[in-house]
Amino acid sequence: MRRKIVAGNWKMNKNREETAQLISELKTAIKKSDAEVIIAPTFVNLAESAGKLKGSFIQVAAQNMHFAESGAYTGEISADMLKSIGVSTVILGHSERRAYFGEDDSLLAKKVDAALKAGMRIIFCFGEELEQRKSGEHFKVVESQLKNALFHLKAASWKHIVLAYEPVWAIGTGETASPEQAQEMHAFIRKTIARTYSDDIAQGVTILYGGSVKPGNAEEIFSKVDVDGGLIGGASLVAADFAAIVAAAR
Ligand SMILES: O=C[C@H](O)COP(=O)(O)O
Repeated sequence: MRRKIVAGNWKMNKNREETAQLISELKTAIKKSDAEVIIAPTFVNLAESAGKLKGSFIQVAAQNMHFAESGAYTGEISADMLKSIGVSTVILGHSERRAYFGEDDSLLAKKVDAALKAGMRIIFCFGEELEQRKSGEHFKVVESQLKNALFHLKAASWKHIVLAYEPVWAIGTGETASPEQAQEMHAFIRKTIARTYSDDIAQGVTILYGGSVKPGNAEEIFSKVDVDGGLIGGASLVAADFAAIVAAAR
């Protein structure tokens, strides 16, 4: 049985004070959870957030990292730096990183390898754009994103991978994939992994849905058999909304 995960990706939101405020609200609003709960504040607030959440069941993740161990990469952050502040989960491949920072599958494969080498867990994001769905290419696109960034991995590495299917057309748009569309794609992802690896690995991997998940639609989306929780953007910035989404993940 896969345990659900609800992860809040704060993106480039909340300064230091606001971060502290939201964390304190979350601690009050989420007293218990069947699901694993993760938040991903910005880099500058990660260490302090991890400190504030010490002893809490709410965990902290990074939104990105570089593939190199160290060196002349101005403005970048390594896996070792994250681990040194107690952060051992990283989001990779978010569509905003792909679209605005030119991250492609081959760069992401390097980041995946670096994170695994450092012993980190990865929340790996992927998903098709609107035009690709309209033209019926969405399954092909998703399969190639997985193949290019992840299918070189050894079977044993998959226990460190969480997948997050995020159709780009549903991110921050208010337009959600229907629960049926999410289920259909998640089942396809599992089938693709089973074909490439094994049924065991396919059944074991946690697959989150992301894209305009809100308190009002979370329960129905999470009730689908292959949907194991969500990666939440906008609604993770409001404690009451995030708490309601966490409560919907059973
Ligand atoms: O990482 C989260 C996703 O981009 C979803 O964002 P959203 O919930 O604001 O649509």
